[in-house]
Amino acid sequence: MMNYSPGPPEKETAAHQTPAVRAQALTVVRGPRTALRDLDFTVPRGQITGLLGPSGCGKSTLMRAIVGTQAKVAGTLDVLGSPAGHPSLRTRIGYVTQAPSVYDDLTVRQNLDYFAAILDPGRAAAGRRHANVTRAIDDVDLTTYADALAGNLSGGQRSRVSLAVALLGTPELLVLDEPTVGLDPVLRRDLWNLFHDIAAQRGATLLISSHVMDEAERCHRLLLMREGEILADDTPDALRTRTRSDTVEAAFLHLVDEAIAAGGTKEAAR
Ligand SMILES: Nc1ncnc2c1ncn2[C@@H]1O[C@H](COP(=O)(O)OP(=O)(O)OP(=O)(O)O)[C@@H](O)[C@H]1O
Repeated sequence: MMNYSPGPPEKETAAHQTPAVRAQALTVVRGPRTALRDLDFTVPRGQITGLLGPSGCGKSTLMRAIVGTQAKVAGTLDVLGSPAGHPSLRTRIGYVTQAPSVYDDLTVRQNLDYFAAILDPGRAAAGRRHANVTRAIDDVDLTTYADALAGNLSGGQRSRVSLAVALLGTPELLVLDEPTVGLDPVLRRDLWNLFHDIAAQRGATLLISSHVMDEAERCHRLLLMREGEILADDTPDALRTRTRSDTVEAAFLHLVDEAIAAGGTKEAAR
């Protein structure tokens, strides 16, 4: 059971006084396992925070908790000033899962039209919907595929349709679960440029998971995870300096070794 903070969702005036995400003693149990153990962290607004760690360390579980789709969440988890899962957050968060959620028998534009109609219904909004759909398709560089059936696209192109859906409502917080998996280096670079544009131009907060450590260098901040715990919460520069490492990957390995030597991951982060 979640210990929700008391009181109503934040007022607009308080919007930038709170972090995008604030977790205290956050614990999630999945089946027989404790997938997240007693996490304390904040995600600052307007920046890209990378969530990195090996397969199975709990990245997707943490993202699911933040967007409010994860059961058995204990502790405190506030998102944009409201308890995670609060109905007022639905239109303020964009979430892209690892499995692209697109309709194969619709074109790219029809997929976006469908979700746009849910987000912004009514005949009066038709012009705005059309403009938002065209912009979102352009954002993910799929304009030349707008009339192609989603079922005929490559895996990477389908992932970008999902991302375009998440961009439709101009969300304040974008939660992207491994958005660059399976993409070629050029597309990966283009998508990271897009993520930086979204943060800089719209002031949006992005939480992006990856298990590819070279992507860590592209983030403003990092949450490094291992076995359901947070090993480090810092900037890439500070992590490299603190561990006297050349890369974030080397810093991560250094912290893992420290954690093993100390008999637990929490000690290493201090
Ligand atoms: N549906 C589920 N039921 C029970 N346990 C699960 C379920 N999904 C994941 N888990 C467990 O929760 C833990 C965290 O999994 P999670 O998917 O969050 O990791 P991840 O870091 O996102 O991994 P990956 O990078 O491979 O996607 C793992 O031990 C996993 O086995």
